[in-house]
Amino acid sequence: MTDLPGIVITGASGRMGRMLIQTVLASGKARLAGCVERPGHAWIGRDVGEAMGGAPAGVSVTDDPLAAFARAQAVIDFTAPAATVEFAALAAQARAVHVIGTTGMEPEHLAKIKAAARHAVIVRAGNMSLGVNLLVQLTKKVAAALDADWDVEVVEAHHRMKVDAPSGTALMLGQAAAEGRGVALDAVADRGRDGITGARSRGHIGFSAIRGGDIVGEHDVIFAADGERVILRHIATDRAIFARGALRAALWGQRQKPGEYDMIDVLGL
Ligand SMILES: NC(=O)C1=CN([C@@H]2O[C@H](COP(=O)(O)OP(=O)(O)OC[C@H]3O[C@@H](n4cnc5c(N)ncnc54)[C@H](OP(=O)(O)O)[C@@H]3O)[C@@H](O)[C@H]2O)C=CC1
Ligand SMILES: O=C(O)C1=N[C@H](C(=O)O)C[C@H](O)C1
Repeated sequence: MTDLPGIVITGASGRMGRMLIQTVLASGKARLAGCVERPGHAWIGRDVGEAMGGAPAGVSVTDDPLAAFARAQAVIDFTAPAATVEFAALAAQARAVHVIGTTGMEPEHLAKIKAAARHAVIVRAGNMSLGVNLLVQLTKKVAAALDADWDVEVVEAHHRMKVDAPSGTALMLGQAAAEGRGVALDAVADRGRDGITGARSRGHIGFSAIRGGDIVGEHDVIFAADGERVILRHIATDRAIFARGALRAALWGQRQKPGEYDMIDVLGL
């Protein structure tokens, strides 16, 4: 046992779960305090390092999140909306910082997370990378500088296993464009065009999603006017960027008061 903050990883066997475990183990800034999977999962009771096919990590995978959270200072959670809502209540009970990367949240999930943030620090972002959060700020600035003669389209591409669309990042970028323009995203979002859609509505923000292969995550914000286009782009080639951001958020959260924060707060952008 060291004085380093203890971190629990939920969804340990997932694409991000594995990346987060490797990132925490290699960081020298935190210790792996627990790994959670759902009851009945093949990894329950196994050493997580061995379950991942490597050396023992000295941490067994558990299906008891509250017991794991109670022994830790932070929980990093990239799972699914229903699970994340449950983890938010348990992390608040354990007074652990909850870093949420899960996307695909509906308003009822967000309301429960907001309630949990009355008692604990929650850092939530649809994308934890430095590059995307910089792109969010750039998008807001460009949208504020250009009027509605410039049509805004957000195009995203992800791997074939992704279950939600538009991506959390695309929604962050759309929200930034809407804020730059001083409009509510819900009032202007065009999600999923198909068939005889009619001409594009002036001032609307469109979303398109590509799914295929092993694409880690690619996002374009297109500002299209008559005769010219401005395109802001981020390409992720390695999930380590999300894991590094999440660990940074978990450490930053140790010094904050209860409330809901995002990566713009963590990075000071
Ligand atoms: N904010 C960011 O920077 C990023 C966010 N993401 C988001 O993170 C989430 C996960 O992505 P990814 O790792 O690719 O997905 P995976 O499907 O690979 O992993 C999800 C993991 O969560 C587990 N899980 C789901 N429900 C529960 C539960 N009730 N209890 C315990 N574990 C549970 C799954 O287990 P099981 O297989 O048994 O269902 C699985 O191990 C997605 O919402 C994705 O969009 C991804 C990358 C970056
Ligand atoms: O599911 C993914 O993989 C990713 N999800 C996040 C999103 O929905 O934007 C972040 C990243 O693009 C990868």
